Amino acid sequence: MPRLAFDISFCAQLDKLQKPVKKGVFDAWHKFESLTLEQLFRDPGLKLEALKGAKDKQIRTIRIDQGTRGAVLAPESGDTFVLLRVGPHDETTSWALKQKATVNSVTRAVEIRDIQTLEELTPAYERIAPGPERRLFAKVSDGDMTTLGIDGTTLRQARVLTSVEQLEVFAPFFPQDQREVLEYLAAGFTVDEVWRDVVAVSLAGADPAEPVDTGDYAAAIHRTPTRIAVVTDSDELRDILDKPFAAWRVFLNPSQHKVAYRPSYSGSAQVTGGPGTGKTVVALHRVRHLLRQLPEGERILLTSYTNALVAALRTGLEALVEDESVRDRVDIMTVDAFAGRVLSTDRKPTWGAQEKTRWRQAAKVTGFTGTERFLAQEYKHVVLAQNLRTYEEYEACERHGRGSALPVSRRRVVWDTVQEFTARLAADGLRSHIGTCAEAADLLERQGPRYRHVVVDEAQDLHPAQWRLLRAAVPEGPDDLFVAGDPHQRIYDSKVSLKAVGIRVAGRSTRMRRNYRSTQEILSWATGLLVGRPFAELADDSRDDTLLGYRSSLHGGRPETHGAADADAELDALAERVRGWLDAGVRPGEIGVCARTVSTCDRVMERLRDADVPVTRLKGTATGRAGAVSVGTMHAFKGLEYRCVAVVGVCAEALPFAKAVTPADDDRLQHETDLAAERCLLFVACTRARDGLYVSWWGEPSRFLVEAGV
Ligand SMILES: Nc1ncnc2c1ncn2[C@@H]1O[C@H](COP(=O)(O)OP(=O)(O)OP(=O)(O)O)[C@@H](O)[C@H]1O
Repeated sequence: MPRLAFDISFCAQLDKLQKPVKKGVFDAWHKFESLTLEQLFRDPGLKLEALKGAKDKQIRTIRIDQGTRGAVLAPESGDTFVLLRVGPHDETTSWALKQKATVNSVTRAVEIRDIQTLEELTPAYERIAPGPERRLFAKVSDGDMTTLGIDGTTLRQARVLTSVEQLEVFAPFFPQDQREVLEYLAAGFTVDEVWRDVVAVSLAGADPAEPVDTGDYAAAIHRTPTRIAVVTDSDELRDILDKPFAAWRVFLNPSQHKVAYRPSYSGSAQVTGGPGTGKTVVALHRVRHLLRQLPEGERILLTSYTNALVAALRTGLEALVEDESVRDRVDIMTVDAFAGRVLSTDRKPTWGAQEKTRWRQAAKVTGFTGTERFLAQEYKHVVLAQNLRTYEEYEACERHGRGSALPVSRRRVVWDTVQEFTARLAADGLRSHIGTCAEAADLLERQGPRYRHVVVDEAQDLHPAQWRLLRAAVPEGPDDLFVAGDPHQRIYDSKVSLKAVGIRVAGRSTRMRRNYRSTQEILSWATGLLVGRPFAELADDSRDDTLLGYRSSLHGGRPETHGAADADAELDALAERVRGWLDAGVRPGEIGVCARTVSTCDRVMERLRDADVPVTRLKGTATGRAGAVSVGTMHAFKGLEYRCVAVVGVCAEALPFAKAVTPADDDRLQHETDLAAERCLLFVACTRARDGLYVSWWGEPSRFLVEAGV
């Protein structure tokens, strides 16, 4: 029976397709399910046409609706067809004419390449290339290339390249598996590493020695599960068309799949990677996997840092695990909420300004003469971080990471002030966030664990007391903790390594390198903000993490920057930019505008409202509304994503935000940590953008932009 399968590049178009086009795709799929091969080729509505002048006669087009065509792989053998992409008639036809399908002789997967563009590009680059020894892949032998699945045509084309930048030009046209191999080699990975991390993963257990029939497309299509979805059920297809997230349950890339669906880890496991590498998606799939084997009566905790992230995890899990009774076995909440639940306390959490006043009051009682900021940091980064219980412990402790001198003679008064502060909080029915976690950890350490597995997303910002709580929440053993995070996105001032809190992930740690969210242009620009700065690993802070090999295969325009003369002019330009996106067909809900401060967000809301742009404020658990542009602080944007993002108010005095940075004279180390967090904040904000990024300021630009050479 004929069948229409779906290529991942079609799925990537899904959230931009209009309803009638989606309906056309559904109807076409239905025809493939119900007609014979002969009827299909004759069907006047479908017009499964061969194209005159096509580079590959297996690539045809079908009619989707009036004016819209689909490019289809119609293999000469077998009866499974693949919808590659849809679009306006002429555009799709001219794309289809240039493509060629082949079966990779090593991975056995179907690959599509833009052979015409590659053939046009290659001679031009060959003419300007230096001698063979100075080219990009000079150190990799032809034999090794063949072992990794690079075929003769790609080899000739790859051999002309002299730089990673040139590879980026060719990359979108290369066959997919081969492109990935070349990108890893170009990023400095050895042939053995590429075999292990890329090719062997795609082989998914198949024997590489087994001969491959590169003419057998029917078999190859089924061996390309990470790029081609064979959908047999109309409800499943409706799901994919209606909820683009559903597409990602069909296609995890091999390295994501390997991490998420590994039957079991012998202990805690970790996945790291730059923004948009799919860490959250992998964490959600891991929960799905763990649910399938969860013993009766046991539960899973899925947790993250903020309420908005927890709301996003909840929605993600709903899309992935349909059965509500199964989902109910997962508690999804912030670590702070979990701590509150463990203590089942009525005490209310305190907030920044309130704590400041309370530190001042406590200091008055004890006669401490330093600043409230010093006290708050000493409590958080020394007393709670090291879990110090007595003055003797505090007196003897090493104040790791603190850059302010504190003679032993002054420790007594600091300790007494901390005691005064905590006693007064308790007496007034209040609690500090991290203090609650420390108390809850103590309680759980006495009472015993509550979960079979704990899965943590955005792990980079958790404090040691929060880790102690999570550690105590689950018994040590196989699959106890699964941790996803990125040290480059640390935007709160907790700096902790998993090793230091007794969570060992050595040998069970994977770094993701492919970004699925942003275009390469956005990624390179944003990564430039961090270049040359060390970032301690999540697992072990004596080693540095790296963005080596971090890349995207999506392409688009370069980010736009705009410096205005004053604040009003900056907002006018923003309104114009947002209007431009809307006029170009971007839906309001696909646009996010963020700023460092709440007051700038307020002004943005007002200005966009004046321009008749529907707006909604991101706060607490709200992650936006379909019909309105989301406006929020950079902190609120953590973990979210939008098709187009404007980051505004990136001015010298707003970023770094003076109030958030400890003066170097008070504490040199804390000053550096705070500055790094402010820089990461800008990086996090910019990497929320998928297709379009706009960054603006008024007056002097932020030093972070200047240092990145913007
Ligand atoms: N294999 C894949 N194919 C296509 N898209 C994917 C794939 N994996 C993830 N994505 C998409 O990429 C985007 C980023 O994924 P996700 O939010 O999980 O990344 P992340 O690493 O957690 O990002 P961040 O650290 O920036 O919050 C999402 O839109 C997700 O649906």
